[in-house]
Amino acid sequence: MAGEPAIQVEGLTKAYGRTTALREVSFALDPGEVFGYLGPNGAGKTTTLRLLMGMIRPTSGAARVLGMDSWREAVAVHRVVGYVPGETRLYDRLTGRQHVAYFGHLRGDPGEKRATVLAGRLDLDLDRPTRSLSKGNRQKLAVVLALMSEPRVLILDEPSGGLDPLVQHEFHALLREHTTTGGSVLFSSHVLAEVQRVADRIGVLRAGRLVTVDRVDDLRAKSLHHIRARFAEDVPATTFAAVPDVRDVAVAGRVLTCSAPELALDALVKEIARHRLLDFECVEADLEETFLTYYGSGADDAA
Ligand SMILES: Nc1ncnc2c1ncn2[C@@H]1O[C@H](COP(=O)(O)OP(=O)(O)OP(=O)(O)O)[C@@H](O)[C@H]1O
Repeated sequence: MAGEPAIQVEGLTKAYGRTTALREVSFALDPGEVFGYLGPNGAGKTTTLRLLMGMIRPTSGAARVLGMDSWREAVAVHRVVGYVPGETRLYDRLTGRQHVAYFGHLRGDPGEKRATVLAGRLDLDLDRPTRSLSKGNRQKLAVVLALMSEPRVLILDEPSGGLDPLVQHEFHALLREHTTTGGSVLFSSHVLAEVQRVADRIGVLRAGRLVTVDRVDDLRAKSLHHIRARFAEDVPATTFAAVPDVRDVAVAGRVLTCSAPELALDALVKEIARHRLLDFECVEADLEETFLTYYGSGADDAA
């Protein structure tokens, strides 16, 4: 079992009639890793997760969980995976606790004690009928049902949409606890800010293709900074524009504005320090902007 990827996707391709939702996607998750699967609507995230759950059959390529083929060994895969689908399917007339009992029974593992602890941490009342729950509370119940049997792998489709920030924080803490005991998490999102908080690596999907896989730390090194410097003297824009990786250089009056990734800051600040400075500001852009700068919005991609 040692060294076996928790999840492995190889050349995974899925066509729905004439629409190719996923093309030749490959990546692997190590045990203990949180992998954020990021992409705009329609990029193919849900398709990938459903292939991993063996709910649909790949056109070509393979999806594996703990070495088991998701399509051919779907039943065994379901035993080791906690899955939160994009659309939560619950029984309106049952309470949360009845869902817990039902799913516990199906899995042959009551899990009620753990479910009660999870619900407490997420601030979910398990005794209310599901039909009276808000979208966020239904989502919490889906999370409780996925985590209560302590599965080794979690596959989560946009799991925290609808959760308020405090609950999101607790939810991320639960994911972290899951990985410290060797569990793995694959979760999809179209919101980078959320993924960066909890993921070790991020894979970006665009129009069915995996365009990049990056460690969150490496992405931070590329993170854009917006700089504004006011000088006591005239300065030539060209000297700043010549610093490698510095972009959007403009000098208006005696004020320089430009953007630079973290790794270019040292050279840029040394160039700025050659002139008499009155005021200086350096603000880190959010990763969303960094992402769009390096990978584009993908809106113009042909499928
Ligand atoms: N059952 C289906 N039949 C035909 N086309 C489908 C089907 N399911 C998905 N698609 C198409 O496949 C593409 C990928 O869809 P998918 O739901 O995997 O994307 P997504 O990244 O999860 O998007 P979202 O964030 O909106 O859920 C889309 O163009 C979608 O219209």
